[in-house]
Amino acid sequence: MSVRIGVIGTGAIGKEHMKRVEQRLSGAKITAVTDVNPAAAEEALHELGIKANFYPNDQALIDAEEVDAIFVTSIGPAHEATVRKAIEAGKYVFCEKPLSVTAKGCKTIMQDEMEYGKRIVQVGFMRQFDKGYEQLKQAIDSKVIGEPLMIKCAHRAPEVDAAYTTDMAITDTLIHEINILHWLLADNYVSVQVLYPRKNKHALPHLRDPQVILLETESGVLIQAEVSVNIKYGYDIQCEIVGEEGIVSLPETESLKIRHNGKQSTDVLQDWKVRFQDAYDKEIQVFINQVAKQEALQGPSAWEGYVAAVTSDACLKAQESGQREPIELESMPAFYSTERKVQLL
Ligand SMILES: NC(=O)c1ccc[n+]([C@@H]2O[C@H](COP(=O)([O-])OP(=O)(O)OC[C@H]3O[C@@H](n4cnc5c(N)ncnc54)[C@H](O)[C@@H]3O)[C@@H](O)[C@H]2O)c1
Ligand SMILES: O[C@H]1[C@H](O)[C@@H](O)[C@H](O)[C@@H](O)[C@H]1O
Repeated sequence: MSVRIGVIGTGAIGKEHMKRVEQRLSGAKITAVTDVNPAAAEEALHELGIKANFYPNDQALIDAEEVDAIFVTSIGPAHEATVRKAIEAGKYVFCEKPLSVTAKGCKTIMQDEMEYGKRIVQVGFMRQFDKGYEQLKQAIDSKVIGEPLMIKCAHRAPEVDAAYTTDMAITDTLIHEINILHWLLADNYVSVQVLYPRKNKHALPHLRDPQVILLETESGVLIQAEVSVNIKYGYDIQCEIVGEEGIVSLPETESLKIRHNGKQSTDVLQDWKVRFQDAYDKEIQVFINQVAKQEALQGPSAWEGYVAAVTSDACLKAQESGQREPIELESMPAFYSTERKVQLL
């Protein structure tokens, strides 16, 4: 069976996911789209050469007979209501991060999904499908460096648009580190502090950039995460884990090494779409495969969406207070406790 997908929100990542389903992945096709801006949907279909029906709103698309599964790729604040409608209709849903902009919203979604009785929600934490992070996970789990003690990581982008605000450094950007480090360590966060180094002159007046986020986990691992979104040289994701007996680092992205004019150089990527293309492909292919078999999903869960939301709430508080803020998670419902596989494909 070819999984028939309806896309809600046809902006930057909506279009990327439509393209990968139609041009690179197997087992699915895009049959329906909606967007609060119908022109965006029309443009996406035209640009990608896809024939799909336009629906006036999320509910109409979710209810359509020709839709087996939903992609929620609208803006963050719209996710919660749409995901709940999809669960209500019993349709599988892949939701981009954030699952909800509040921890309370994530809890409501978990409640709905547990009442439904099967995991049908997957959250777009694609780094769990990135080869480099999979290798880091295997290294940590094998204890080759002993127990992890400290992590230093960076999330850098060359520029952001004027709509990007100080809080988005957490909710839009750091959210990926929050999820992936929790997944790597399998260790809950207990506190966070946010520091602001000297401001980058390229940052607009309303934006505090860069930011340094200090997270601590239950077992005492200390994490120093840098978010820099005006750093000009490129889109660069770094992660170094210091253990008791060694260090393991996220591999650099593949690039030709050139020696020329007395210099040696490699390229730095400029764009998240390129940096994580394989990971996005994999997360969506995993989703499609499991929907086709009508299985309980195994990709990043609503629980992980909740953990990220609780943590980002505390980070936002720490941005304001300058103090170390506690992070308090509720215990994980047994429904979400099935062991995750590193390799899902
Ligand atoms: N996983 C990742 O790496 C990654 C990358 C980019 C974006 N995202 C996430 O994906 C989401 C979309 O981001 P984007 O960059 O594509 O944004 P965007 O602004 O380019 O696109 C969002 C689209 O959703 C539409 N929209 C807004 N409200 C809607 C609603 N209620 N119903 C239907 N459509 C609606 C807008 O008109 C727009 O076309 C965000 O939550 C973002 O955080 C994730
Ligand atoms: O900081 C950006 C991230 O690196 C991307 O992966 C996207 O999530 C995007 O929405 C963020 O603004």
